[in-house]
Amino acid sequence: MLPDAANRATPETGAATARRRAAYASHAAGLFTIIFGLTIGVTGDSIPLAYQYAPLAASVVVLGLPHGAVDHLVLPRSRGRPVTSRALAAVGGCYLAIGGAYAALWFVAPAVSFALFILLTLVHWGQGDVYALCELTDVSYLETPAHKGLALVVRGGLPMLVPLVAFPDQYAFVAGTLVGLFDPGAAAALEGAFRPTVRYAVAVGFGALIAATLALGYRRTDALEPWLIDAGETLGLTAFFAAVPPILAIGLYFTGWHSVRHIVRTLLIDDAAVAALADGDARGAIGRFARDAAPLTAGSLVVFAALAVAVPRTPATVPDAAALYLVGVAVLTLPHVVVVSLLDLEQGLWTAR
Ligand SMILES: CC1=C(/C=C/C(C)=C/C=C/C(C)=C/C=O)C(C)(C)CCC1
Ligand SMILES: [Fe+2]
Repeated sequence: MLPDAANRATPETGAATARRRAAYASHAAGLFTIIFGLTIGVTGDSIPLAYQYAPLAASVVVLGLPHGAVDHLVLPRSRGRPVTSRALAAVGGCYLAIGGAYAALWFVAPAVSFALFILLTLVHWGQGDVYALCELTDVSYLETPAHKGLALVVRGGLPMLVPLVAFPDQYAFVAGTLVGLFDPGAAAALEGAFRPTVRYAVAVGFGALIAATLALGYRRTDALEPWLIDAGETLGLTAFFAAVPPILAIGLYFTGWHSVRHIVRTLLIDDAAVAALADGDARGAIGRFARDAAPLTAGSLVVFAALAVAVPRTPATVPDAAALYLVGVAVLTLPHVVVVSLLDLEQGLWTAR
């Protein structure tokens, strides 16, 4: 990128315009998600459970599932290479082998698989926000891999740990529905995580980590505004996950936060979408994404159908259907994380700058 002085002297390039607009859209979507969630969430328990599942259900076609359905395109695009059948086969093979192995693990050890799912989500949602902080918010202080690692744990920990502290019963309920698809007795193995002592320890430890990470960023930043955005997002998400019932909160966050940011990222490595964004043609850019994502969004429905047939207990209620969806998402997320991590490396996100 151009140094600041040169930036002012020359007119903004099309790519820079596209990036600025994409960053604006992702921040606006994030802010909307938090405000919307807090507004309807504080009415809390009065929202019927089936409705709380609505954003998660919508994520099958809106933003959520589609955000990963362009995984076969992102690596060649980020390298400026054509999408060859070899590249497609590599991503397909990765999904089959890694996703297949994890799917098998759910049948053998569902409680372990659930714990892994929480850890996997923490890492993945955290890595997504490290990208956003570095490339969309333009923070200057995430220079070392260690500092980025701290940011990853904070940002990924917010959706996975705050609900554990604030809503242990709903957390345990959802855990029980996922594990229960395979073995109703196995959920007992997770009970320890919901004990008050564990939750207090998580609250104190994670709270201290958030405070320390924000303080370190404040000390190292050379401009106040990006740090204020980081701190505002961090505290906003803390309030969001502490106050909004978690099934609703996770559904809103998955679509309006994580997926929007990742979709924006995929647009910025697609030359035609960048040109459309630079022209102010957001509709054209989004249309391209929708076309790219449609085939494999539909394809992933096969995974859910196969799971529905294979699980020992056929899901019959809304929570059970959602549990089946989440297990499918878990299985698809492991290879998705491999692709996104390779994209991180390709874009030099984790190298010290
Ligand atoms: C729904 C829900 C939970 C778990 C959700 C998870 C783990 C979602 C992961 C989604 C992913 C990985 C999407 C892909 O990017 C918790 C935390 C148990 C709390 C109760 C509600
Ligand atoms: Fe993702």
